[in-house]
Amino acid sequence: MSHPVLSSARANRTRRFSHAEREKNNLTGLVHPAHPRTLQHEIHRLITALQGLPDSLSRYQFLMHVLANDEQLFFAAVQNNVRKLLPMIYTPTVGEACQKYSDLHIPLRGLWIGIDQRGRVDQVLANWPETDVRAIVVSDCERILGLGDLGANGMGIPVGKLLLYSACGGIRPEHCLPIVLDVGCNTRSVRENENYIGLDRDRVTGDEYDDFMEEFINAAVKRFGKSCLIQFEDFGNSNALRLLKKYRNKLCCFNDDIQGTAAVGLAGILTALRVDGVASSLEDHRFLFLGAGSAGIGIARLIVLALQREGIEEEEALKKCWFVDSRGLVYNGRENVSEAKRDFAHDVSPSVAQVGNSGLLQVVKAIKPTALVGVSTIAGSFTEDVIHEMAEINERPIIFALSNPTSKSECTAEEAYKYSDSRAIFASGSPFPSVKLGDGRTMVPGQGNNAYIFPGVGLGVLLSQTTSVPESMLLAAADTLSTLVEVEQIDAGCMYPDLSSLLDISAAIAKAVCEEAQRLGLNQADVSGLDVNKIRQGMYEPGRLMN
Ligand SMILES: NC(=O)C1=CN([C@@H]2O[C@H](COP(=O)(O)OP(=O)(O)OC[C@H]3O[C@@H](n4cnc5c(N)ncnc54)[C@H](OP(=O)(O)O)[C@@H]3O)[C@@H](O)[C@H]2O)C=CC1
Ligand SMILES: CC(=O)C(=O)O
Ligand SMILES: [Mg+2]
Repeated sequence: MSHPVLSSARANRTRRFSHAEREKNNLTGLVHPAHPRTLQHEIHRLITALQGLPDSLSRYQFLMHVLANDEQLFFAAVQNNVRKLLPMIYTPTVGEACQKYSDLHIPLRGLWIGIDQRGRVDQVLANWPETDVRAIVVSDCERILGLGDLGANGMGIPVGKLLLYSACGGIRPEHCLPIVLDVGCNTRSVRENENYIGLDRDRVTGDEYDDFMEEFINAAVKRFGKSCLIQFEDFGNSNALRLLKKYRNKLCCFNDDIQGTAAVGLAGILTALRVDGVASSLEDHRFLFLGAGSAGIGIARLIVLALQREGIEEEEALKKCWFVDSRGLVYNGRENVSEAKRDFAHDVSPSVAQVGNSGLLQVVKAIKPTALVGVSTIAGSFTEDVIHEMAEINERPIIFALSNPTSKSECTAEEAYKYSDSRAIFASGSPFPSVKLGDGRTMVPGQGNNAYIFPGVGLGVLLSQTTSVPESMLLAAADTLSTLVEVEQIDAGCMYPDLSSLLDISAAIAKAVCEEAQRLGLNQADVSGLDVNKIRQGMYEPGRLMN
C-alpha cells in the first residue's frame, strides 16, 4: 500500500491522527485505533515495546523502523528519554550495529558514494531528495569508534551523529545528510560477508583518495552552498588530521573526533578543577594520554590553548601533555614520531627513555601525571596497578577512559573507583551505570562523549552561518559545558551536566559559538539579538506541546 501521508515519515502520525485529519487525508478506515492516541501515550507504548525486545540490536532495528515510519514519534521519544534511548541509537549499540550492518534489517537512510562513482559524484549527490541540506556528517569509515575499518557498514555513525543533531541540537532532520564515502575496506572479514553492502576492494590511498575527497567536497559545496556545515567523522588517523588542515580554512567544517572530543575532554577537566583535592589551576596539572591519534592530539591541543589563555607560553603548555602510543612513551629522539606528535615529544632522561616502552605503569611512575586520559581503543589498558599508581600519586586522580564503544573502554567505572580507593574522578566515552561505594555513596560516572558538543556547535554554526570553525569556538563550547555542571553533580563524581538536558546544553553552546563567530567577524547571519531562550525556542522539538 502506498499512501502519500502514511508513506511519508515526516507527515505520518500513525495512531495519533485526529478524526478530522483522517477525513481530510482520506485515512478513515486505514488507521486505527478508533480513538486517536496522544503523542505521550505513544511514547509510553514505544518504551514498553522496547523493554520487551530481547537485545540491543533488536532495539536498534526497531527504533530505526520507527524513525522511517513516524519521525515525530521517534524524535519526541528520544528527546523525552535521552538517557534511556541514547545508548540504543548511539554508543555503544551503534558500534555493534555497524559491525553487523550488512546483515541487519535497517531501513535505508543516508547516501553512499563509492570510489567507482568518481567523476560523477555531483550526480549521486543530486539524488538526495531533500533540497535544503544544512549539515552533512561524512565518514570514510576507516576508524569506526574503536572498532577499526568497517567499510560501508559504518553508515550507522553518520546517521547516529545526525540523529543527535536533531534530537539534542534541535536541527530539523530534513536539514541533515549522512554520507559514507566508500573508498574500499581493508578488513577482510567485513568484505568476506556475502551480504556486505560495500565495494569489495582494498582502500584507495594517495592521490586517488585525495582527488575523490576533493570532488566530493566541491560537489557538496556546489549543491548545498558554502554555509552547509561538513562534519568529518571517524576517518583513519592518517587522513583525519591531514584533511582538517587542508579544508578548515576553505570550508565551514570541523572534525568531530579531533575538535568535538577536544572540547568535551577539556570541559571534563575544567570541571574536575572544581573538585576538592584537585589542584584548581590547569597550570598545575600534567596530562598523560594513552593514544596519540585524532582524539588524544585534539584534546591536548585544546588544553594547550586553554593554558595559553591563562598566560602560559606555548612551549611550556605543550610540556604539560605527554603521550603513550602503540610504541610506548613519545619522547624527543624516539623513532617513529609523526608530525602531529612531535610537539609533544619532550626531552627525557635516558632512564625515562628506557622505561618508555616497558608498559603504562612504568610510564605513569616516571611522568607522575595528575590526569590519565584513555583514547587508545585498548580495553582494560588501565589496569589495577595503573589505577592504583595514579591514586598513590594523587589525592584525587583524574582518570578518563574515553575509548568507544564500552567494549574498548580502558577501564570500567567500577574498576576506576575500586582500585583508587574510591578517589578517582572518572569519565568514560560510553555510558557506565552508577556505582554504589562501600561507604554507601553512589557515584555517577559522567559520559565524556563529544555528543555533548557537536549538536550545540552544529547549531551555533548554522545560526551564525560562520564561514569556518576555529579552535576558539571549541574552547568556548568547552567553557560553556563545564559551567553547566552543578555542585550536586560534582559531588556525585559526575564531571558533565545531566544528559537529559542536552537540548538546553546545546542551546547554551550554540549561543557561545555565535558570540565567538561574531567576535571574530566570521558570522554571515546577524546573531546580535539571539539569547539562549530564543535559540531554545527555535529548536526542533516535536513533543514540545506535550510537556
Ligand atoms: N569519547 C569520545 O567522545 C570520543 C572517543 N573516541 C575514541 O577514542 C579512541 C581513539 O580514537 P582516535 O584517536 O580517533 O583513533 P586513532 O586511530 O586516531 O588513534 C588511536 C591511537 O591509539 C594508539 N594505540 C593503539 N594501540 C595502542 C596501545 N596498545 N597502547 C597505546 N596506544 C595505542 C595509536 O598508536 P599509534 O599512533 O602508534 O598508531 C594511536 O595513537 C576510539 O576508541 C574512539 O572511539 C574518539 C573520539 C571521541
Ligand atoms: C564518539 C566518537 O566520535 C567516537 O568514538 O569516534
Ligand atoms: Mg567519532
